[in-house]
Amino acid sequence: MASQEYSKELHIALLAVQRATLLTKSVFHSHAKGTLNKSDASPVTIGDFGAQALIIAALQHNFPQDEIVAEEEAKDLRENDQLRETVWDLVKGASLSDATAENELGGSISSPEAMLDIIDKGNSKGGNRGRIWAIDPIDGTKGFLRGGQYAVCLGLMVDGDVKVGVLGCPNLPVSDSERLSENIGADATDAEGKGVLFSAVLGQGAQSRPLSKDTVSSPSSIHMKPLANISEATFCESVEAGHSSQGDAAAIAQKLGITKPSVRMDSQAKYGSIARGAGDLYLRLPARKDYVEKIWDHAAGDLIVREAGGQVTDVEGKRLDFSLGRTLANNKGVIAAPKDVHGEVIEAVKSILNK
Ligand SMILES: Nc1ncnc2c1ncn2[C@@H]1O[C@H](COP(=O)(O)O)[C@@H](O)[C@H]1OP(=O)(O)O
Ligand SMILES: [Mg+2]
Ligand SMILES: [Mg+2]
Ligand SMILES: [Mg+2]
Repeated sequence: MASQEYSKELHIALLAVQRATLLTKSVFHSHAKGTLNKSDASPVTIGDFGAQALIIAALQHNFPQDEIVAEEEAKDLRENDQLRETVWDLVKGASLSDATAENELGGSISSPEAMLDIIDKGNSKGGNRGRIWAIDPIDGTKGFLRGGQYAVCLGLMVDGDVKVGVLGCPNLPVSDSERLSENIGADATDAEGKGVLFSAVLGQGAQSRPLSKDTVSSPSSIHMKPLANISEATFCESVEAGHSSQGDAAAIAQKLGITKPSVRMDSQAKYGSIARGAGDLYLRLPARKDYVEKIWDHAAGDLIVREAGGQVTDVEGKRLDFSLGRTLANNKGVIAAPKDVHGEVIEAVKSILNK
């Protein structure tokens, strides 16, 4: 049998995300996270820089022609010798325990200077032509710092359309059958039995597998949970009130007859959770009129939910458009739901937001 389309891209993406996620876990457990505030006042840590370096190095080794859009840049590391050395110590020590897998990723980065150049290779403008990877090395950095959920995110777009998506979620349960509890966002740990990789290839379905330390584990297919009645839904939203309007979410839930409290969780772990049927809806309602969402915050999650039987749009019901550059310039907010109830959710969203 001929290998399936994008099978090499998926394999490398899974390995690369796995290796980077292991690096972030070591920072998650350390007291010194090397946190800086960026110009938009959002935090970045040594874990973000290190994970971005490892993922880009793996992509460059395997797909040297491809472009890369990644969240972070090396400027702060070029200006701060101590911070650079700390990140370099993390990166040079990061490897998968399986030698073949490590080889497939191209092995270690050669020097601190090479590491900085690799981090800055994520500066593509994006767009609607050719192969472009989108990387969020730590999505939900605030959750990461709080000891909550976060995700290592990688997507491949071809001509502006997402074809492959991988999310590494070290603090989510391995089992797809565990329903969400209210405190999953706030009380997350990556103790034994935690850590999952979600993935999807366009037209080939969505999968989960345990996060491993060597090569990739075998997958299970994941699906959104059938909902007999929308009023029984569990919905997920951000922990951060500044990222998503929680008042609007409550009003929409009430309109839909939903009585269960929302589950608040940081990062694209929300997309992975509803894709595996651990929750049902994801509501991200614009909290600030001027905020424009970034493609790396949604590319992998959007595909994983759609391949698991869901529909993902903005608050007006438009598909997310990844072809416009580094941002989702043409979309406001995100509404993800099982296909057959998505229309009903959008009607409720419009009726509340247009008030
Ligand atoms: N003002 C904002 N509105 C919406 N999202 C934001 C804002 N500032 C940062 N983000 C990004 O939102 C995502 C996390 O949101 P949430 O956990 O609420 O879903 C992250 O990607 C975060 O970036 P980062 O990758 O730096 O953590
Ligand atoms: Mg950030
Ligand atoms: Mg992010
Ligand atoms: Mg990030």
